[in-house]
Amino acid sequence: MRDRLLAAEKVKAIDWRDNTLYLLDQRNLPFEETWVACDSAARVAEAIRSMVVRGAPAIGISAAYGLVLAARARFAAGGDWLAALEADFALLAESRPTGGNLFWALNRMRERLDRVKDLAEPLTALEAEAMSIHESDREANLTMAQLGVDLIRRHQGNPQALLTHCNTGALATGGFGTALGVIRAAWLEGMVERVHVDETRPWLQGSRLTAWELASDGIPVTLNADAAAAHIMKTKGVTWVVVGADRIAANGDVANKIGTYQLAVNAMHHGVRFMVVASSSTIDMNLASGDDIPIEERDAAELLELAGKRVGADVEVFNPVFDVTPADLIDAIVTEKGVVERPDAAKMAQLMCRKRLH
Ligand SMILES: CSC[C@H]1O[C@H](OP(=O)(O)O)[C@H](O)[C@@H]1O
Repeated sequence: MRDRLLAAEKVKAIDWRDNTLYLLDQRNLPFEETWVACDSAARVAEAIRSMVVRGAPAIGISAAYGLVLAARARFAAGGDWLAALEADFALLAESRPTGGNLFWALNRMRERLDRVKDLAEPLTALEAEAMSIHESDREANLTMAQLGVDLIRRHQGNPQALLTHCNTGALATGGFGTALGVIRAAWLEGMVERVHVDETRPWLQGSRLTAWELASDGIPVTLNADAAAAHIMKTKGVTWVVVGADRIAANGDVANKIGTYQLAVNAMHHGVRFMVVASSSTIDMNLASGDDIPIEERDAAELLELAGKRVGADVEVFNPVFDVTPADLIDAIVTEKGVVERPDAAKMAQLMCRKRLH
């Protein structure tokens, strides 16, 4: 299956070449494919904050390359470049607060920096670390796709109707996708009849990004309003809800795009299985439960406007862009280290002791 998945890789959101980070500007998709060239940590941090690039794994990978850009600039400037680099670490770390991969990637870069900082030429090693973070995410996607397909195959007859939320594909990761990687793999295995995609208000990652990715693959996709998801679970024979994650706490609680929690409640009510797909770099064992995960709130304009046109009345707005799904509503968490069914703190701790499967 791995070769078929590799052959199916098409879209990529991140391109590192000639000491520049090129990011596919996801604000303009699906109608325009434009790229933003980032030559500094500040530019990468702004690209993350403004959602040129989004998706927890893609954010982590971009931040790693942003740190490489910063180290090159600080090292070239001379003096105490390590002290100066702390400002760049901080700038990248504060670009978005919820996704765990961002902090995991910056920690990986800091650990490598500590090992190479006294070399005459430490920059090559830092670049290699960022590229390793990128490639390992791509590999994790392939492993999770295979594990997720095996899970779906074990539970129901095929073909099946699946439902997903937000975007967890090539645009959100370093490669094939997390939840969307499982969905793509299941399609390649002839196990999918249709994929229902929530439009995912207010930023429309579903209607603009996931629908575009799936249609590009020739996968039968039906777009729906977020509010229609429960009705679809009730009437359209959905067997699995398959979603990604931005941060997973030590007890298996999952922070993901706003609307995920209500999907899980409705899935439980309708007997639909609920799968979360995320690499272990999304799991933050320092957070005891989902109550400890910071939830990003974004500008009111993202709710009050559509394509720059005002669509809402002039009232107070509350715009949290993530919510937390408790572990007891989740049937399985699929990672590159393996699958945790009916997650709890003990099972998550056991998972994190495992090595990667591939
Ligand atoms: C591969 S998981 C991507 C994850 O990120 C999305 O959030 P955003 O588009 O705001 O970065 C969403 O929560 C997805 O599940």
